[in-house]
Amino acid sequence: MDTHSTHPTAPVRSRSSQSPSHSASASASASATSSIHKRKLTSDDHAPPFSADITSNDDLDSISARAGGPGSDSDDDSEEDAVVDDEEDDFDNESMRTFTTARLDNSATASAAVRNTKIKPENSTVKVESSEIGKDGGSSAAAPVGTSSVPAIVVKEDATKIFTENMQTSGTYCAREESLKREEEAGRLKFVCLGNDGVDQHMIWLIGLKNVFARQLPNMPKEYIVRLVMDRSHKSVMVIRRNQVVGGITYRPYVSQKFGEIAFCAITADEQVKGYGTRLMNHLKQYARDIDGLTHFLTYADNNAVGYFIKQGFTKEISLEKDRWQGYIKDYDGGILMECKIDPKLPYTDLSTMIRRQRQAIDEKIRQLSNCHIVYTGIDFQKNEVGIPRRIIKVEEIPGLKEAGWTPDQYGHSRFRTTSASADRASNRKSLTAFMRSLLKLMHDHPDAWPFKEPVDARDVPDYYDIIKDPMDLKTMSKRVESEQYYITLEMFLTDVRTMFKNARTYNSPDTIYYKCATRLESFFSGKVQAGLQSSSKIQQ
Ligand SMILES: CC(=O)SCCNC(=O)CCNC(=O)[C@H](O)C(C)(C)COP(=O)(O)OP(=O)(O)OC[C@H]1O[C@@H](n2cnc3c(N)ncnc32)[C@H](O)[C@@H]1OP(=O)(O)O
Repeated sequence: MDTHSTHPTAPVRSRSSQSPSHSASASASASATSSIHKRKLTSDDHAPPFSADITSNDDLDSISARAGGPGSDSDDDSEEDAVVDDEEDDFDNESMRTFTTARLDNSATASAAVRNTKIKPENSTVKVESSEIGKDGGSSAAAPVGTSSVPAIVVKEDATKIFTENMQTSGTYCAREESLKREEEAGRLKFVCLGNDGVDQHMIWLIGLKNVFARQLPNMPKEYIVRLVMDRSHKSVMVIRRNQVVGGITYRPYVSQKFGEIAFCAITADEQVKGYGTRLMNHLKQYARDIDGLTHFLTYADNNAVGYFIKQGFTKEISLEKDRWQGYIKDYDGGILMECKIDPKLPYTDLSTMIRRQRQAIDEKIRQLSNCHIVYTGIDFQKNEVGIPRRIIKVEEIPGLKEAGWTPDQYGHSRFRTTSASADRASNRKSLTAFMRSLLKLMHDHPDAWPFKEPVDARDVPDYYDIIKDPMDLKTMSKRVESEQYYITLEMFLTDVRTMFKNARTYNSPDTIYYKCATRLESFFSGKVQAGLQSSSKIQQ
């Protein structure tokens, strides 16, 4: 039947159609708040009755208990033991009544003793249980995901040893995945995949997940969320931390069609963008491939979550043949149909190891082909008080330069060059020095030069060097010019001049004499530089 009729007003991702043939077993034939199709408990099939309104957005703590309510404390076959109808997989409100505080305790044993309810240990391994699920619902599994019984490509740890130690550190993706994997291994985090199997702890988690969905998907009718999360054709992969549900994905495996439909996906607000969503999706893919035998996922992604799905390998192009999925999945208004192929081999829950090893292999290959990984000792580049190197180093003496393929004829990066190819470096340097010397003299003789002739004395201006971190003055520049070693390009000299004027305008306000001198002298200097460059046929900038 068309279950859309129960939620005609859902504004976004509302269900607008569903295949009657494939939904019949899965869908509740009435809303979660209705009460039909009850049956008596059998010894193996005890769905806990609840007293809470599970369609509300309350936390688990607020789920009220109806201690002593009908059926709550006995496992007799009375009519009050309302549970789920096996044949129709119906889920109804009655089946969720009298969820006692005993169940909310973590006291599984006590709860089991009181209710004779089937309790599974939290850390049970992945185990496909006998199907309680509809014909396409796959197996009813209540399973921590990624445990040993899930087949996966296991990469031997020894393999890392073939690689050298100087490896690139992980990218963000790997770092997040690895950190969450460590949390899992330490038992602080777990990923489980389960459905409505009547196990107390599982029901608590499913309700926790329902609450996350209800908050994170506000446009989705709460009744609809409840119905699908609790529907026995659906499964949910959840992240659990300190026994609290951090988030999860509810999906329906269409086993015969080998694809799954993701109905809901959300992470609780304060844990988003920390990698949980990615790890969750990786667990889901591994589980769906290895346990359900699926090859694809389809989902109607909310517009604002499309980016997340793209990062998880989903595309808007649907390659899955239409006859495999059309009529099976639900249409949602305001969502974009997206598909993800599940790789048959990828170790989804250990992608970070795979990526790290691929990186190492590439790094290893680069080392074989180049020597760029060799780190040479640094050069002694001590300078005196005006910044002139104490020891002149020839370019060709720089360690590693020749080894990297440098040759002396590549020494042509200076912006101060002679036009004549035959002019040697010494004469070029001489011309440059003469030009800079003449510019300095012109500035020095200018009436506005007086504030710039000497370095600023910190005794006169105590806070000057707190504000000006790169001081400059005409005397320092003169020493640099006369060393004939410092300014190897005209640009270096011009940079120092610009710094000197910029400092004056940074420290002093525009109405001060210093600021005005800087502006006038700079204007004068610029004119002289232009004139000098134009008159010199040998000098190019
Ligand atoms: C079928 C549906 O249910 S559609 C509705 C999807 N759910 C929602 O929109 C509910 C609100 N959002 C959420 O619950 C979460 O943000 C989720 C489930 C979408 C993502 O879970 P997170 O734990 O935040 O994802 P995770 O931290 O692994 O992020 C993975 C990457 O996706 C990006 N990302 C996460 N959410 C979004 C988003 N809404 N849009 C675009 N990019 C996103 C992250 O920035 C990150 O990128 P990076 O790897 O480049 O750093």
